Amino acid sequence: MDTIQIKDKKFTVSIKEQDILKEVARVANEINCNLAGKNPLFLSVLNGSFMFTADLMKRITIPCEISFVKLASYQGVSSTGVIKEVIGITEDLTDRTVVIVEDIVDTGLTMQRLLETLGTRNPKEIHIASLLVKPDKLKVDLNIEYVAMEIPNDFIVGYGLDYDGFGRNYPDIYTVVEE
Ligand SMILES: O=P(O)(O)OC[C@H]1O[C@H](OP(=O)(O)OP(=O)(O)O)[C@H](O)[C@@H]1O
Ligand SMILES: Nc1nc2[nH]cnc2c(=O)[nH]1
Repeated sequence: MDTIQIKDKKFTVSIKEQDILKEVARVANEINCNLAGKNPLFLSVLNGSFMFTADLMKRITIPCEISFVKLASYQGVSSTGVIKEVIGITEDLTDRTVVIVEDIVDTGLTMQRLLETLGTRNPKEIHIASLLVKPDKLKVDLNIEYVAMEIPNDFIVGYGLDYDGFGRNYPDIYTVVEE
């Protein structure tokens, strides 16, 4: 399927699953090397990161834990700039090596909020792993150490990412077709 329709928008395939998985494997290898011996706690940010998290974690070979947090700032196709509360942190982060696992960093405001919130819980270190980054949209300075792919500003769906709740189930990534 090279083009799909979701509600009022057409999307065309832009990154195939096998290309995504190649980059996910590379990121997993980097984490396996860099965080060996640190028993990292991976914190996956729902909903969008569920597919990336699953594929990444299957390739993490060092002892680790995984948990999930949730927040939302995005509606439709543009950032509202409204950052909601982080919910679901049940673990003690004291002296832990934490890896935030996100599907996409766009403006970076969500990530900034996460870093602020997690930072108050005395972790030893916090690292960021994001499937996608839109470098031209970033509004804040972030050290995103583990990035699978950098992409242009266009709105995308698939591989966990949605348009109005739909499209998360596609294994490939699709870019909106402006009409
Ligand atoms: O860098 P930003 O401009 O802050 O945008 C990035 C955030 O937007 C998406 O979440 P969304 O709120 O759409 O929730 P979802 O993961 O449930 O789709 C994505 O998962 C990031 O958390
Ligand atoms: N689905 C989706 N969510 C986003 N959140 C920030 N950027 C995007 C995007 O391009 N697509």
